[in-house]
Amino acid sequence: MYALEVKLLNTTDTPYHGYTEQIPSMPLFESLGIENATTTEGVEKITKLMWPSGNENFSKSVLMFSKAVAELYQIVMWMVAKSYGIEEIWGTIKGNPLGVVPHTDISFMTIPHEKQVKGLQIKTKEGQWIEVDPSPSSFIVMAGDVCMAWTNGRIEAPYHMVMMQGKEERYSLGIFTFIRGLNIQILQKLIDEDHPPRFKEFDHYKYIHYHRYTNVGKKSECPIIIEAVIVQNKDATTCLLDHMHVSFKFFLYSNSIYRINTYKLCKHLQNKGVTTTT
Ligand SMILES: O=C(O)CCC(=O)C(=O)O
Ligand SMILES: [Fe+2]
Repeated sequence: MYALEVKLLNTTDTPYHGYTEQIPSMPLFESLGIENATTTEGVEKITKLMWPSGNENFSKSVLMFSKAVAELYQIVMWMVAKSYGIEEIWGTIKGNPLGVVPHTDISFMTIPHEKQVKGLQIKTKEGQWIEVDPSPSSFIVMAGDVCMAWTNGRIEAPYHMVMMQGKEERYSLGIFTFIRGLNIQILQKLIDEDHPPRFKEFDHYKYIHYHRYTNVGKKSECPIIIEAVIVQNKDATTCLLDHMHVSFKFFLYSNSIYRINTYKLCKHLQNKGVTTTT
């Protein structure tokens, strides 16, 4: 095995997942871990440590092996589920390539980021759907419903959706910002004779509940209510940033036959009296 100095460089946040040195009670043992071993990045991290100029052969073999064994793991998990009579929670979702239905975000702003597998599409003002090309070095910044209300509709929240094109799993992530502890009011500067107020004052978090838990909110594509008049005269801009809360989300889109159908699993658990968060 490689020199200790090199192995020690394989650090991870999780104990035992990186390099574990010999310990007096087990002097025969030492281990070198690869986190995220079914991904190219995970494997490359360790390859680069040991061979700074790369070692394609090693990376390829490790990746092939870990993917094959991970498949075996999924088959075993499926067998376990079947033996407990919960196999209905596994299975493909066939036929529909739609990953996320067209919607605007209920955030103030969203910064999504997709990696390798594309799928995000954004609707232009002209009504055309354009596909976003994933890039490791650029970000898309999208206004959410709340930014639209704050700017009296000047900055529009764009419709977007996710369409899956192939069989590959798609991972994406996003930062969503929300305003807590301050009602959203239209910027006074953006109200005049030509631009009468289009949104009433509202609380962002109540708006999220409205979106999630009311039938109107759930069915609406963009549930911001356009009608009422601003009541107060105060300009809330200055403190908006102080009230900004950031939420981070990871997404997985997968159609693997060994994938757990979490919707069915939650229903199954709810029937058994387990409280779930949906
Ligand atoms: O997965 C993506 O790229 C976007 C997801 C999305 O639009 C959302 O969660 O609001
Ligand atoms: Fe979205």
